[in-house]
Amino acid sequence: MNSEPAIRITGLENRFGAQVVHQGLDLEVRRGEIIGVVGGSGTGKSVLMRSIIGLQRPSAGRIEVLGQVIGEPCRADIDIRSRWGVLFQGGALFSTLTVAENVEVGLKEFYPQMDPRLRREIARFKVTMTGLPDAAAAKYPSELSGGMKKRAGLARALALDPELLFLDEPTAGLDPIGAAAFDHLTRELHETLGLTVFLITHDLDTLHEICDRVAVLADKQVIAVGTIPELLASDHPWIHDYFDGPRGRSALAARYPGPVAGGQEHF
Ligand SMILES: Nc1ncnc2c1ncn2[C@@H]1O[C@H](COP(=O)(O)OP(=O)(O)OP(=O)(O)O)[C@@H](O)[C@H]1O
Repeated sequence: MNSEPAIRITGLENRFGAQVVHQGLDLEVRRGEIIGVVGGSGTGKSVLMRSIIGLQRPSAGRIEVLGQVIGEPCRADIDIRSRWGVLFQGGALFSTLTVAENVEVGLKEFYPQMDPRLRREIARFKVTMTGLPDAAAAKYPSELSGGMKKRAGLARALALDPELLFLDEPTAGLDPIGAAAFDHLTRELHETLGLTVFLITHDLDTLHEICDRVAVLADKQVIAVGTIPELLASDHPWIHDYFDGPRGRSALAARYPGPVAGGQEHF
């Protein structure tokens, strides 16, 4: 197994005019892990993701993804962009295309010579992989529920058999049952496809249920990375309030019923 990290970020800086969003940000994402990225609103989680996938040009720092330095000419035969899939907030589906056609967009871009019948077949397969009924492939985004749109966006993200999956707040706007089902799907796909998953979320249940480690953004940097028990030991005020506040405690209680180690009053 390749022990090189899937993503290595060093000294990242992002600024918009006078506003400094990231400064001296370092992060390593291990191959095969699901890493959750949390932080208060506006701390730069989406900007971080956009920097990693090359949509946001940082003002300083270095980002390496699967061995390729982002922003430098591609060294490999395969375009790095075809090795990751992205589910943007809200799905970002093309409204004038059906679900299947949305999934086909990436296939058309990277494999223009592909037989259209094969492309259609692959798109339908990706749609069913995300738990959508066959009939959903022919529907337009406006005909889908919020949960179905997320799955359609996920199908599109999986179109090119990526090694790395970026999910920006995938359970936002879903009811608790829909959110739990989406978490389950993410974990299942991660296991069966051997994906590395970079997951931005505010959802404490998602963090507890499926993330191997969590990275915390605050003060323009990643201030901590670790398992939730490791983060619970932190005395940083934001981390403490987030994981040990009332909502954090109820997510913890749902996962570990009974007294929590460490002698703290959790319930
Ligand atoms: N293109 C842009 N131009 C100017 N400012 C931007 C741009 N993109 C993001 N920002 C600013 O950068 C900061 C971080 O934004 P970002 O969307 O990454 O936050 P976030 O942590 O993902 O927030 P949330 O949890 O609310 O989604 C915000 O203050 C935002 O206004």
